[in-house]
Amino acid sequence: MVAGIEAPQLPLSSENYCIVKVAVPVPLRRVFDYLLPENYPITPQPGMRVQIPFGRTTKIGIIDEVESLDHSDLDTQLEKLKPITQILDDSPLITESLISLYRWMGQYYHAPFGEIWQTLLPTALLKGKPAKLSRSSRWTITDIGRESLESGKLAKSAVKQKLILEQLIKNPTGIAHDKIKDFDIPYSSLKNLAGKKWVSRDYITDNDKNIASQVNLPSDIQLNDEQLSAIETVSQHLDRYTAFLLFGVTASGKTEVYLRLIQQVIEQQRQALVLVPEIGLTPQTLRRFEQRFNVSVVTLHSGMSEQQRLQSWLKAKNGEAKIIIGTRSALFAPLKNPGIIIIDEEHDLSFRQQQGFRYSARDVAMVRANLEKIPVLLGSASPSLESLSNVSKGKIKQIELTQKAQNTASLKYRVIDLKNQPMNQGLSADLIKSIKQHLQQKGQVLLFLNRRGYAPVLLCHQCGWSSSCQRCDTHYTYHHQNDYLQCHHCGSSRKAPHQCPQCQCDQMVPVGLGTERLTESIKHLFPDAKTARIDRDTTRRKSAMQDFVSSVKAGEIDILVGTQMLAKGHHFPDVTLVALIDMDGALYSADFRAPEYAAQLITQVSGRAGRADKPGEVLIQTHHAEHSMLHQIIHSGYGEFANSALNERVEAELPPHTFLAMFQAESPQMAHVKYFLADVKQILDRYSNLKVELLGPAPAVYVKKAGKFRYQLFLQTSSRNQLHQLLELTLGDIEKLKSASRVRWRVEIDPVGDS
Ligand SMILES: Nc1ncnc2c1ncn2[C@@H]1O[C@H](COP(=O)(O)OP(=O)(O)OP(=O)(O)O)[C@@H](O)[C@H]1O
Ligand SMILES: [Zn+2]
Repeated sequence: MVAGIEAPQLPLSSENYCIVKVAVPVPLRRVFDYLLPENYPITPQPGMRVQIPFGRTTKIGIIDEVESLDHSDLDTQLEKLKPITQILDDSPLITESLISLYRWMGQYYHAPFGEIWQTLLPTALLKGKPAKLSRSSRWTITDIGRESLESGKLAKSAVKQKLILEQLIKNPTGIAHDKIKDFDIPYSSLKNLAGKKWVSRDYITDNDKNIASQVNLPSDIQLNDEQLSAIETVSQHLDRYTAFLLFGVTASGKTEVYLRLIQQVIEQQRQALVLVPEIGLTPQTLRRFEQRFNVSVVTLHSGMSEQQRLQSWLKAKNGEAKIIIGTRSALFAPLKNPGIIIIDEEHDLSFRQQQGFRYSARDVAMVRANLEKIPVLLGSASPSLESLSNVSKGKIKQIELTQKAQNTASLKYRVIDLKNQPMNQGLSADLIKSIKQHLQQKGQVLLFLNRRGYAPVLLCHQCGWSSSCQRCDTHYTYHHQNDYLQCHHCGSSRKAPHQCPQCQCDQMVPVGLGTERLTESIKHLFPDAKTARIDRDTTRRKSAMQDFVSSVKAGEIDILVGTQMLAKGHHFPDVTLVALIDMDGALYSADFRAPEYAAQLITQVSGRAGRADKPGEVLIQTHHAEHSMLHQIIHSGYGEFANSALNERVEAELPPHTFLAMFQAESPQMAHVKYFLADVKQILDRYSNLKVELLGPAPAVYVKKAGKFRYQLFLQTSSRNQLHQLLELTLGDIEKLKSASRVRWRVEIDPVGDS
């Protein structure tokens, strides 16, 4: 259903009209003009949705601008332009500062306006659903219900009803209606009880929660001097824009600093927006926020239904939600009374959108905070070189936390040089010995391997045939448990062959090591230890990660094998040994950012050891034990590494010292891609007076993906202005290129990685 008021039938006469410029969800960097009679009952404003005829269909678009008709040319315009079908909102969906942000993003990213809106607004609104908050409700037990249960009036067979009543007694403030299913309570039993008046359902707004004390301060935490000074510094800037980098070693209590600042923001009746890399992976963080504050905390992430997201979004907009926690796109939540933006693990790649409209949530957050006149706080133990470079340029103020909050013992690192070492299923004798020792001392062990599946290749022992994805020119990964092959680039999969498709022999051998195989060897080597594996394959179920985290904390797991999912902000107090099984691939890669990513990964993974009172040890297995990055991280810390890496980027004239943009084109026909980028280059070359260097076109790192060939043309410059000028001057012509219609292409600003 679509909300709104039907536009009156337009008699195309001399009546007064205005022109409404509409952003439409199509991949074009332009808006479309429509007519609206001036006596339409709703005054059109930027940020309202409209229904419009578009080609042979109707679409929902967003008003970008409103202009009056050019009266010198009235007739042609009335003839050429179509009227808007209806306006769907009676006020703009987003605040003025977000409209300004939208305009800034259009200019900075040179992206199609419709695509930007698709990122800005919840899907439900893009589909035309009304921007209406549905009231939430809570179930509580009534006095009658309590008495009836106590006096044994409930039939013995009513097991479910008994469970409900017991749960409601355990939760004296009631259970939210949308949480009922988490308790495994069938709705029919609940309705039965309501019929008997044993339970009741009350409708509430989140404002009802903002009563009495808003904070539950933990009694066991005495902030240390560094934390106090960090809080003090930021809180002096709560009334204006300032960007901060909280560079705090792992387990230094950064989250505690966020919580205290948010407390101040809430006390000022304002809202805090917190971005985290992946909520599903860090259920603990979310719970810490919910437990600390008795105010409405809402989440925004892709694991939620469209309606749930819309509800959170609307509560942010009307000010009911005091804390909004979400992933990347939560950055665009409208805020009635913005107070602070916090980005936890700011180095994390998930803050970069890699599909559709490509933006960096970290960069856009700084612009948004500036528009809202509030501080933005970026936190990490391994900050991005971009942010550290901004610190040295004076754009970001750095605050440091140098000590762990609970454990003053420093981590003991050891690099295990694998050269010429006998290996047992990917494990050196040294590592096996250490695992034994830590298990004996009742420490938990965490083994990190960034490759899921059983083995990266399945090979025929007789003829050498290997399993590869035809669509990507890469090997299929072998997954043993369900016996299939999967391409980790395009996602395609098939049953694993038991006979070689080429020579028909039955000697298929898995080559290389993935988490599934590593887990198998660990179980074999340590049969008495309880081993668990955490990767995308074992955490598909919604609460899986939460269950793993709980079992680790409860000491039900001795050895944890996992991918980078393990690196993300977990607090496991009993982990004493962390081992990085294979760092070779991460040290050598075609991406100039590879050393930075590897250093961040080592810092984060290592940071899972020795967080509470037990000392921690970190073992790194590699064939490149002499690698300078490893030595810097181990002996001087991430900061030292970052300094020298930044110097290298200056010498190599790479970001963040310079700025990059990229044209990428793809097509099943390699020639089409090459023709198009050659044409692009020719157009860009017309402006050789601008100081922008062109590099390429060259194949992408993975030149073939999902059946398409991908090539790239890079634009490098030390002047952002000149780069934007060049794009401004040329994109119109590039869009009109004949060769452009035969490929899929995009321009990307500050591109990251290969996607
Ligand atoms: N001043 C303090 N005294 C005692 N414990 C503290 C203090 N500050 C924080 N903690 C506790 O130390 C643990 C680690 O803190 P926290 O998770 O905030 O660190 P972090 O810097 O966010 O870690 P990471 O970057 O690794 O995610 C938590 O259990 C937290 O409650
Ligand atoms: Zn593939």
